[in-house]
Amino acid sequence: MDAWRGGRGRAGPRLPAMETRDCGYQFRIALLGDAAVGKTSLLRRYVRPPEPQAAAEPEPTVGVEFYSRVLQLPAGPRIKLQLWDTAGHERFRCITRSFYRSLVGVLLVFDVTNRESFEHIQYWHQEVLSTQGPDKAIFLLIGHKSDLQSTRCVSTQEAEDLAASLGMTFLETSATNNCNVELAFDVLTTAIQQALQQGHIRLEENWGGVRLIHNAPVPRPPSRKQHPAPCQC
Ligand SMILES: Nc1nc2c(ncn2[C@@H]2O[C@H](COP(=O)(O)OP(=O)(O)OP(=O)(O)O)[C@@H](O)[C@H]2O)c(=O)[nH]1
Repeated sequence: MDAWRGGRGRAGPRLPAMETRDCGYQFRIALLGDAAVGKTSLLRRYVRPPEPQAAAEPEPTVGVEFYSRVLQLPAGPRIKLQLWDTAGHERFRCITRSFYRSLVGVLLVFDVTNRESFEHIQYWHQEVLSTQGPDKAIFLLIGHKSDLQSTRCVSTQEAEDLAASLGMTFLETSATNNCNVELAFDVLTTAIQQALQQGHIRLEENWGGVRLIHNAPVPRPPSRKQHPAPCQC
């Protein structure tokens, strides 16, 4: 699926094709984490407009599913985010693993009510590092389902400590309450953009993590010479 801001498809009426061509960069970002931590729900909440009726329960992801959205950073270029929703289930691991190499951003997602999913975060982090090598992707740790306070079993402090030890930022999100969903993607995109500006991440020809999207030439307004004003005399 390819959803844009406003939840329309590529040719949808809310985002004319011109806007895509205005983008400066494309960043490839994936959500990784155990099965059922809420990756699909978080991503759908980000790329789709709020639905009037309760959204259907997501099916477990099979392999990898694709979404996208265009983001305008304040005082920065327009960025097309190519968003990959990966299956958390072990049986899809060899499929999902083959995508890690071409990522520039990763949301490592655990469920705050599922201790095991938190304990597996280092495994997911290592999975990407062992494929890419260090310093290639920017990570953000996400404690998801923050609306379920009464059943949570991972504290904010523990998660912040883990994030600090892995050199990343931590945020809590909820797809149900739409809490910090926009913020999570803004924080990750801004960090990638800064790393790019500072030269910590580089554009590479054979790497899909970051792509430059050339701007379309802007049509010039007709000049006065070509269209003189009508004679007033
Ligand atoms: N309370 C609550 N439940 C959520 C939230 N996000 C997702 N869920 C529920 O968690 C369950 C799993 O959600 P998914 O989005 O399918 O999880 P996933 O990580 O994509 O799962 P896989 O595709 O199997 O890897 C579903 O029943 C969702 O409705 C949230 O923010 N709060």
